[in-house]
Amino acid sequence: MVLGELGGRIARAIQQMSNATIVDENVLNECLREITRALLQADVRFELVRDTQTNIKNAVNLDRLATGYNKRNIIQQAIFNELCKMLDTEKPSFTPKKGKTSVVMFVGLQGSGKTTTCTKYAHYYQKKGWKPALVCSDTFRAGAFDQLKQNATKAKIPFYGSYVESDPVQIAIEGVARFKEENCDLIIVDTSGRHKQEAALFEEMRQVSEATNPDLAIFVMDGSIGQAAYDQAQAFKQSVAVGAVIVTKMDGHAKGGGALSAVAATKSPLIFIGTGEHMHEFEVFNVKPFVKRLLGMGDLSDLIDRIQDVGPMDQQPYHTQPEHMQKLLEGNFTLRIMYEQYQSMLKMGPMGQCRVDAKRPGKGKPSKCRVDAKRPEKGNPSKDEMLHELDDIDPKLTESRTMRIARGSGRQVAEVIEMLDEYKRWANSWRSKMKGFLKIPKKGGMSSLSSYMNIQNISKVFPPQMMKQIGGMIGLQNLMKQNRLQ
Ligand SMILES: Nc1nc2c(ncn2[C@@H]2O[C@H](COP(=O)(O)OP(=O)(O)OP(=O)(O)O)[C@@H](O)[C@H]2O)c(=O)[nH]1
Repeated sequence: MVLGELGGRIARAIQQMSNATIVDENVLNECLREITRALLQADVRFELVRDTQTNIKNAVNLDRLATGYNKRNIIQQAIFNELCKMLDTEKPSFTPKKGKTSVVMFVGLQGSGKTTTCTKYAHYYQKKGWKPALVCSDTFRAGAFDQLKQNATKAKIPFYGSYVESDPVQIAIEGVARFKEENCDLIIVDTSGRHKQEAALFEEMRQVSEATNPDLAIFVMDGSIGQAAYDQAQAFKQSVAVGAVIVTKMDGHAKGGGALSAVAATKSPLIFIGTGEHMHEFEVFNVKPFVKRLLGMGDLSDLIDRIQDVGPMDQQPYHTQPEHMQKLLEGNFTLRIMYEQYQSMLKMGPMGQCRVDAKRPGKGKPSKCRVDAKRPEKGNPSKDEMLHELDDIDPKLTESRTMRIARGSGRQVAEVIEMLDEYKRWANSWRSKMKGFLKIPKKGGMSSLSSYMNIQNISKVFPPQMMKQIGGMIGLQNLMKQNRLQ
């Protein structure tokens, strides 16, 4: 059973319980039975399911609830808490520190996605301004080094490996030493895949671990292996000090239960999930937002968290902060958001510059590309000069203020005026796109068809990457509901 299906079944069970006229022991038991069935079919270990069921019953205790208590909410909350508890080890994983060398070793079954995930992990930190490096100590699988080399080259990440050395321990030692010398702050060691019966390979993995003394060993598991994950995870845990788990292939027919079981077996936190074969298909895992999404309860804080994963904290786009995101969704476009769009355009390189320029309102011609992309450096006053106006929904500059900004930023007055005209075009275009999408629902709410069309249209306005972070159409719908915009 895929994860979405598991979430859907649990959500339906909760809904049915909520629809009952009176919530009594029978209704609660039926709800719990359905949740149990869904979890077992998703391949969650029986013991885990049994404990969950008992804990929910203990937490609710209908007999002791005085009248006046909202039993539905209490049950819902108890179910939510228990699902979170399943995935939450309450033990934070080791977090590497930027600028200080950390060694992270990846272990896991054959084909679980270690090599792919190593590069995704390196790329994730590289985007945040780290200096990661990859070491291929997988001498077992022919082609493993070539695969890592290819991925690393594509992501412009330094790598180390050997076609001639057959001792993985030796390669790991040399690679780690080399990258320590080069002051890399995140050295990632990929190891060969192994199965719990392969004692020799387990011994080899232990030796690599002993020789490199990693700060963190990450167990990578394929989300589709279901219950088998429990035994495998335990076998790995017994040989090396697994400190975190990454579950891959959550995009496919992943049995959600595997993820839950692996977390329970290693008692190590799940830190990322792989959601596809490509580099960017990799998400930070946070328990509460994940369970909320699973149950169709996405919220704005989840969205913000997920967008914030994209870049370094100190370079976080302002518009991803709750109040600004809210403004954006309501059709208000500020100067600060425009400023950030330009900044990210510059960071994206020529491709991105052209892409964003093509979206500029009223300026579709590609020939304008170069000039416009350079605008923040050449034409626009610096951000600091305009602090007061940056977050105004409709900034109006007096003549003297315009002159002061021009003087302070070393620009021509005409450039400041041109920038404001540019801003107005952006703002008008955004407003007209969002207008009509966000109609206040009439009494009784919108029809489901018009509501669907609305979400469809809004989804077109958001860049695909942002839509993905929101959790697609369903995520957007939940977000709008949560913020009473639908
Ligand atoms: N759909 C999907 N495929 C993935 C994901 N992660 C990895 N893969 C694919 O899974 C396959 C195996 O991935 P590898 O990275 O080679 O696995 P490995 O664990 O290094 O393999 P061994 O070295 O043989 O143990 C490849 O085809 C990857 O593209 C994911 O999150 N989603």
